[in-house]
Amino acid sequence: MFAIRPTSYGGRGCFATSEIPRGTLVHIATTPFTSVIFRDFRKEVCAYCFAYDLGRTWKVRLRGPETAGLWFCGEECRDRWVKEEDPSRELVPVLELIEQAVALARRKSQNSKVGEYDEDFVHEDFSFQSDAIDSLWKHIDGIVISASQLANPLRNPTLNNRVLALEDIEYDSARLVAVAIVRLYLDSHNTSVVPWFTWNGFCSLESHETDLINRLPALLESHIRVFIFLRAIMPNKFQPFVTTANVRAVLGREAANAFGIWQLPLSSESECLGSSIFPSGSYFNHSCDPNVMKTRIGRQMHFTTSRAVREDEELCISYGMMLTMPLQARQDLLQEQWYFGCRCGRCIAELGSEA
Ligand SMILES: C[S@@+](CC[C@H](N)C(=O)[O-])C[C@H]1O[C@@H](n2cnc3c(N)ncnc32)[C@H](O)[C@@H]1O
Repeated sequence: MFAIRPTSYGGRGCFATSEIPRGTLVHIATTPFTSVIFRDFRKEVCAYCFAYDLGRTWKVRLRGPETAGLWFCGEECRDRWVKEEDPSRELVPVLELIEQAVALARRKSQNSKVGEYDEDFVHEDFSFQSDAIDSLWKHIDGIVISASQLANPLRNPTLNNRVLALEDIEYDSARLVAVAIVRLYLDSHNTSVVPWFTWNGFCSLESHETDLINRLPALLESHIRVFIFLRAIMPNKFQPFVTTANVRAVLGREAANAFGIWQLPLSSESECLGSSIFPSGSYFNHSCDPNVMKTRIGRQMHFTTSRAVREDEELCISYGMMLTMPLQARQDLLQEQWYFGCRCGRCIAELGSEA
């Protein structure tokens, strides 16, 4: 129904290959390549269908001793998660290790601040051009370190507590990256569970690492902590994939391509419960006059035409709730949160009429 082709203004986009009537479901992104429920909400959001019932804690956990920081709204969702997300049982042990690390760090840090990190990686002269960010990561590559040098922090938390003690938001990033690394490992063994996914395809999505770090410079140190944490706790077979390049690839692409997991029904009061990346849904560009509506149905993203579309017309969604705002407010919001100056037809026309 559509093909991915270059646009004249913003990388690739999705173009109708024939006329498409209004109300047509043009794409379903079925399985997130990676997702995370934010720590504050993890007991209240079903890990499979993302159901949230105004703060009610879900009761269903995984069978067996490893609960992996996952809660489910019912047994059916639990069983579907296991079958669809982790058929090879590689993911649960990794998520469980993260939860063990959190628990250890919390116990050890009762008398000190969680997330305290005494090494000052970021020199005040850093200008945060992308080459400065590259060279800092290269430095980290040089000093860090095989997993064995980190002396197994789960067995030796006194020695390595600072490696385990992260902020909640960093544990969320660690889970997001860990899922991606397990997927990458499975992909390299030809057992991928994500349709449309190849690591190269994922890496061809845009990254906004430099923009993100410039907006929130402390995130650079944070990303480095996430990398060291994963280097320290992930089992040996995954270690070849726990590289600075891969961690940066995931976190940079999250900044450009993530779909927030919003409380439904969507309103201006909805909470953002988590973050997900659907590579197959990431080729839709933004328009302030969109012709496609994205809707989350459980854990899937559905893309449906909101009006009739001509052959060769670009299919665009709206990235956020800004369509009723004036031109400058929309431009500012898209620049601040999505890091691009919008060049959709509506903005170009309104810019032209202002000139
Ligand atoms: C989720 S990606 C969409 C796919 C992307 N065009 C690609 O080739 O990978 C979002 C990025 O596409 C570009 N983009 C999307 N909508 C745009 C718009 N209305 N104006 C300018 N650039 C846009 C921006 O670079 C943005 O960071």
